[in-house]
Amino acid sequence: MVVIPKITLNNGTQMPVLGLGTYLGKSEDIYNAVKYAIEIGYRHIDTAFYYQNEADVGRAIREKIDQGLVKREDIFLVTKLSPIHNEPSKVEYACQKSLENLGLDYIDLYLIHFPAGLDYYDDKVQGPLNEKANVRFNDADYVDTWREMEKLVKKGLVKSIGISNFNSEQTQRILDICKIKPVVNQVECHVELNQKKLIEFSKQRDIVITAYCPLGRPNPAEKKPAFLYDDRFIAISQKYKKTPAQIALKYLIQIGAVPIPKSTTNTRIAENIDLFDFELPKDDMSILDTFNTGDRICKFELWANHQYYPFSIEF
Ligand SMILES: NC(=O)C1=CN([C@@H]2O[C@H](COP(=O)(O)OP(=O)(O)OC[C@H]3O[C@@H](n4cnc5c(N)ncnc54)[C@H](OP(=O)(O)O)[C@@H]3O)[C@@H](O)[C@H]2O)C=CC1
Ligand SMILES: O=C1CO[C@H](CO)[C@@H](O)[C@@H]1O
Repeated sequence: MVVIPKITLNNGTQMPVLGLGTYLGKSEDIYNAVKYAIEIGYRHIDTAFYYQNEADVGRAIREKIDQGLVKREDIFLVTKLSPIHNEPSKVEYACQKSLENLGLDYIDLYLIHFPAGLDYYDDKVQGPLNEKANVRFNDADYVDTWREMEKLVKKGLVKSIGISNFNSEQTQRILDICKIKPVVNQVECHVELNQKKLIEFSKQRDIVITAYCPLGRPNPAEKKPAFLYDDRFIAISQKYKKTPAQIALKYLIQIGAVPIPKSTTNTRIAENIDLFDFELPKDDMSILDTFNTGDRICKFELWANHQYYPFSIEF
């Protein structure tokens, strides 16, 4: 079994430096993937109310606890406050819903999924902004949402709180008013969008960057992302007898980010954790740095006119 190193967060909590993503993983597939992942050493699992799979993720975790393979405190479970609940009056309600879905009595890390929110109609009407479903932006200020997130820690419903898809200015606005600092900002981060400026900004403020889409959401039919198929990338992977995906993940860990690759395929779940027996030296890290184009996969374009759209500034 692989033992994943941990990083200490600003509240003293320890978080494994690699997690399992679960977006688009459904029902039995994600239930089986989470069980297998825990069996081989994953301890950090990332889900969200928005993914509609919290119940399957929670069932898998509870089964492994009941079997005695892990204790609850060995698991670092992350879930997120959906944009439809991103307003102060919905925060505790949403957190209780996630706990109910998960079948757990606390969440390790609860993130504001996106700085901008959507009007609430029904828990099932999720957006993205969808005229037919009559979903509209709300104008809640994420700073007010944050104050309610802090109350969840005091109530013992969550151990740590954080943000996701926040830019540096939005992060600073939270830091300027908070009583409890965000421990993590979860953002898109991979070799083509290496986020070095946001990582440095966050490091100076003791906030860890979790890297979503760490593999660039591979699509072999389209040979995407380009870096996984690039000769220089393949040459580096061959040098260390690793796969391009493993090099992509190791690069992120070495620049200080915490990748959360998603897979529901056992061989790939195992491949993505087999990273802790080699180091990339400076010269290869420098080659990998050159792949940074700054292009985003998750542009959230429908939100571009929202006052809290995060991606209009450099970082
Ligand atoms: N906070 C936010 O707004 C967001 C958070 N996230 C979180 O980050 C996680 C990861 O991002 P995600 O968007 O899933 O993208 P990833 O970069 O993790 O790519 C996932 C895709 O890669 C495939 N894959 C996994 N491992 C390998 C491998 N070793 N070689 C080749 N292909 C592989 C998977 O296929 P298969 O499953 O078939 O193996 C899946 O199709 C999400 O699942 C979610 O938990 C993601 C986006 C936004
Ligand atoms: O977490 C998420 C998964 O990716 C989606 C985009 O494809 C995002 O909308 C969402 O925030």
